[in-house]
Amino acid sequence: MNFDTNHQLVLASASPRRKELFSKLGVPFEVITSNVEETSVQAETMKEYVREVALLKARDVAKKGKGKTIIGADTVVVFEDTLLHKPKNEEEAIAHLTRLSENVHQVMTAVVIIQADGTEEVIVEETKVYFKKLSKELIESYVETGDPFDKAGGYGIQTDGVLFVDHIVGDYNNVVGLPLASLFEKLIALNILKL
Ligand SMILES: Cc1cn([C@H]2C[C@H](O)[C@@H](COP(=O)(O)OP(=O)(O)OP(=O)(O)O)O2)c(=O)[nH]c1=O
Repeated sequence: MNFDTNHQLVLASASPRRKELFSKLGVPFEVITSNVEETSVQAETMKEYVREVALLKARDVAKKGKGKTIIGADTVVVFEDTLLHKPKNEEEAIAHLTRLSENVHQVMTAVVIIQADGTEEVIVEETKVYFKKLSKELIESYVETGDPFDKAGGYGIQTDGVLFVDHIVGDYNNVVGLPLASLFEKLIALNILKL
């Protein structure tokens, strides 16, 4: 679909998956990426952590895109109150997937909208993902494909990781990195997009 906007929209993300999802709104936008250090963020809860990281990225890009509307996001995978970051090596990827096997985890994505006047809005959306029992052989052959390394939790639900999923509760796109339906709703409510 195509919507109208009189805002200059900036997607503050290097993720090709977010770019593809955001394109579905049919409005022009540019991509400006941030180079902030996510590890510096301190927070008491996972929800607060993902919110703070998304704010950090969006605020950094807002400095480079004055007068524009900035949309930034961050996605985390939470298992038993622990963050499963993008795996740094094969061992870590195998460890993540072994923990997720036959269990439920949460994928949380925070989306930040910073308007030209500096107003900030944040959405944090959660999707529960239930994994099937994964054999050691399946985990190892998946990790060998290299797919886990740019993905929180070490799997992609939009790629071969879909084979691990029994069912989800919540928005599928939230797992991929952008809760598009909630973002759309918010952009309409803020009058940034018009029907
Ligand atoms: C769980 C899961 C995560 N992911 C991805 C979504 C995010 O892109 C990534 C989490 O890392 P993020 O730090 O949220 O995003 P990014 O580094 O890709 O991009 P940027 O910081 O520039 O916005 O993991 C999937 O693609 N599929 C999945 O099933």
